[in-house]
Amino acid sequence: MSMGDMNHSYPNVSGVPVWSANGKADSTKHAADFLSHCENAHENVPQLVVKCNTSPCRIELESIRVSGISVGSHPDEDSICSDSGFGGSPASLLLRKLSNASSSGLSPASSFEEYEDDRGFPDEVPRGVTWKKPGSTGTLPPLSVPPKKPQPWVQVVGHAGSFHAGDYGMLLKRYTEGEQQCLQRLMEDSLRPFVPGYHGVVQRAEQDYNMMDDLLTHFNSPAIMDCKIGTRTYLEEELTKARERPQPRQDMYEKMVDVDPEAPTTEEQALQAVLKTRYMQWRETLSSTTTLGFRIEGIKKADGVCNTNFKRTKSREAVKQALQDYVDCNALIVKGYLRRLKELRLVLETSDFFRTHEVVGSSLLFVHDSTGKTGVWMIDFGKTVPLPPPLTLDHRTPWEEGNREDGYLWGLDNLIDILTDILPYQT
Ligand SMILES: Nc1ncnc2c1ncn2[C@@H]1O[C@H](COP(=O)(O)OP(=O)(O)OP(=O)(O)O)[C@@H](O)[C@H]1O
Ligand SMILES: O=P(O)(O)O[C@@H]1[C@H](O)[C@H](O)[C@@H](OP(=O)(O)O)[C@H](OP(=O)(O)O)[C@H]1O
Repeated sequence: MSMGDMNHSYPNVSGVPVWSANGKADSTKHAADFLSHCENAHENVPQLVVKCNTSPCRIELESIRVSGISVGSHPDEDSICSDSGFGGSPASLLLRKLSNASSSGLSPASSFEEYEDDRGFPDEVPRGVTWKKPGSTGTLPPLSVPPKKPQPWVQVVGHAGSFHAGDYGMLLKRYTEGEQQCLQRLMEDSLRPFVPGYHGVVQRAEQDYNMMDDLLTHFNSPAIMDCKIGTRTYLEEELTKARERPQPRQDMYEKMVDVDPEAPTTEEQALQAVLKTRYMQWRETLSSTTTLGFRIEGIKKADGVCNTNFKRTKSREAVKQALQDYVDCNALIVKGYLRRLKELRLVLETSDFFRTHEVVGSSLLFVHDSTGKTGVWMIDFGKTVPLPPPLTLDHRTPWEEGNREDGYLWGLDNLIDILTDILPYQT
């Protein structure tokens, strides 16, 4: 599927549970997984209804009542760094624009391909589920996959209220077109194994969401760390806008004063507000963003203890200390992370997507658990923008306004260096 084929407001969704307009099941692991859960519930098996008499084609799930899984019951705003409730089953979602879905952009288990997948995700369609499409009905053949035990989703940092923890390994993030475009492109790029699988846009209570893999699904009581990568956390276009139409922000002034009452200038004090770019630059220099090209945003340890107080964690030594604490002196974990980060670096250095995008405000999400399983993925493409051709970035050249460089690879180099440094101290 070429990017040109994509309809921007109703994207050519890939990876969603797809029963295509011709009635042929394009089985996906998620459809199979989701429906095997429903089946296991032994109650009111939902009906997949494919509606193809309208354009775009859509799938709805009817008769939703699944034992042991609350549907649509969790609050809209999951508190940061806390376990989310369950609910919000994809069953309650309207999956949009399925008529053109192609397998080319399907999200495979790629995000997890280093692990043995206990779900199997065979190329089968679910058992006992009746599907209907106007003009035809049929019963899909059996599925022999055991249901996956749900794991609570945890948000470490980021905007409150932007996420819904879906069931069946899905996570919904408030829709932005820019992020959707990136996730779609990433599904076609060599970086695909390093980003959450993307499954298109879904609507819930009249709000659109980008649906992606919940990266915590395959871990038990995971420890999680969010590191924002790059030397710059605002886009060049934000800088231009701030100059053309300055919009001082009181909330950012207050956040600034909370950390350092001396930080605002006299003018800002008089205004009781700061520009966003000024706030972002202040955050960058207060933390290790400017000096190391990445900063720790938040850490949630396996015991549930969460720390998002890293605004002043700046020196290499302080960062090293925080990383050491995060890995609990476990050499196996450090080695796992280092292996993955080095692989990521190799892929980044040749990725078409990466070369042609300014990647700002994006994070690496680190996850490990007591079994020694580790994973690192790139997340948050809300401020990742395509460059005007033929401009490309090497992501290591220092930023000067106009060159669009973001320092991503330089930050990754430093992160790898520091983790390598702590290795001899682990047991
Ligand atoms: N695919 C995912 N799987 C599991 N957890 C995720 C995933 N995506 C995001 N998270 C969780 O949500 C948090 C915030 O994610 P993200 O950075 O995308 O949000 P945001 O609101 O855009 O952040 P920002 O404030 O930097 O703009 C992450 O730290 C992580 O805990
Ligand atoms: O971490 P802090 O100190 O709370 O600051 C926030 C953080 O820098 C976010 O990355 C940013 O969102 P974006 O990356 O999406 O710009 C947000 O801007 P916002 O308030 O305009 O959303 C800031 O308030």
